[in-house]
Amino acid sequence: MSAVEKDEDGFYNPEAKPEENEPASAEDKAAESATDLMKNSFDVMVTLADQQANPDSPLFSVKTFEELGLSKDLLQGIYAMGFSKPSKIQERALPLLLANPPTNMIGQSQSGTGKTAAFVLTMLSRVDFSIHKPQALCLAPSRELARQIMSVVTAMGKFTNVQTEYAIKENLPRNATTITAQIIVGTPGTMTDLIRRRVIDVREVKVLVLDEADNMLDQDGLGDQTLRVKNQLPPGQVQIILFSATFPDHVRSYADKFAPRANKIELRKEELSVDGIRQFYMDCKNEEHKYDILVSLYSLLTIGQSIIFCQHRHTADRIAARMTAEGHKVASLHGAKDASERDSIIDGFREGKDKVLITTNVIARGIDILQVNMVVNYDLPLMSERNKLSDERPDIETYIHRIGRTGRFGRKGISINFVHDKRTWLQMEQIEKATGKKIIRIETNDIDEMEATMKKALK
Ligand SMILES: Nc1ncnc2c1ncn2[C@@H]1O[C@H](COP(=O)(O)OP(=O)(O)OP(=O)(O)O)[C@@H](O)[C@H]1O
Repeated sequence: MSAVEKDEDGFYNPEAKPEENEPASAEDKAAESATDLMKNSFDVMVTLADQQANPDSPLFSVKTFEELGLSKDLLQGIYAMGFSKPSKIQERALPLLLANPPTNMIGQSQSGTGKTAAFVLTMLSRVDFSIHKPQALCLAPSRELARQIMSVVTAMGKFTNVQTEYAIKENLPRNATTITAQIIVGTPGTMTDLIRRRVIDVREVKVLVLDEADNMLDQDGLGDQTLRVKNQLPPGQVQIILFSATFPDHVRSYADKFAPRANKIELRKEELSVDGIRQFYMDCKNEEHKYDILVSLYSLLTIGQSIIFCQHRHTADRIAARMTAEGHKVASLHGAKDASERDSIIDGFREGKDKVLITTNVIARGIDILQVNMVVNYDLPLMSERNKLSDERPDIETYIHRIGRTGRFGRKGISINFVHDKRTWLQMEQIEKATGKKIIRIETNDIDEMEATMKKALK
């Protein structure tokens, strides 16, 4: 089986290490790219062990999974996924999450450092498999992320009798009556609807997880719907678990109310993004030049896989259509596409059928595809996309999540911002200040130098 093939449980493949990627075709270029990728991932495997031994790394831990109080079935699931040691967030959060009486948790750790396993193992540990009723609900901001989380639940719970169900659009038939699954993963609108219609009986629910919690609680985002789900649960019996790589100040105090008396694991501002992601920018002349530069980057974008973020859906579609017409293979994904199309686009990208995905903020958070070694901010993320006002400030949190689609679990990755005028340049400068990480200029008029700089950054 190729490393990126679907397995029977869905799209999670525990052996999905990039070094096992087979060349996609016999073409010289593709073979060369695959070789580059193999070299890269070999380095990754070597440095992963080093990083897990370095106390300053978010992947470091002094403990083993055995010491974290997990059941035998779950340990078997973890090892079958190829995890050998916990990461820092797993080591610190799991003992607190599993302790009795259950205590709420607000947990923060950088993108790609293993937060999913921490909350999935908690849900699986708290469920009584002999009771056929919903006991743990997990909410995520997009159907793509909900589906990914589910693939982790089924992989980690492979040696248990867990039953699962989705609460995402167009998954259940309209006349569905009762869900007997113990763990339900979904988006807040559909989850609240299913609870209201009593398809989900909440009387046995004891865990509520919000992944990407700052986004899920933000009143400019999904806050209302998430609160509705919480208010439908039996008061006083639910452990509330909030995880994210970012918790901006305006959400933090609300998070404290949403998950009262929580144990907290927090990051300092300068720790917000991982060091493995090297950040660049390119000075483009104007909007049209941005497109030309993107096209000139195509061979670099396809060394591994890459995600191009645009501000608007129509930009994503327009660029994708133009590149396709010019003979390049790219896919585009955004919230205006229907559910089944979204599923097949993200699955195709996960399987490596498409190497370049042009998208919007819909998949800025949580999506974990190890082969993605490049992220391009074709448009910088702006607050206006969040608060629907004419707010030209850069959206720092979304920026951190977007670039975090690469550099997963100790891997190397690069991000490139396109700036094309004074306004966008100033926005980028604000991002640089807020994150405390240098963003380095790459010349746009020397393709060879551009390639050399980027390849060096990925070494
Ligand atoms: N202990 C571990 N050992 C090896 N790999 C791990 C371990 N824990 C997690 N991983 C892998 O690391 C990758 C990133 O994990 P995950 O998606 O949970 O990150 P995250 O912290 O939720 O990131 P984000 O903030 O972007 O959502 C996944 O591919 C996961 O399988």
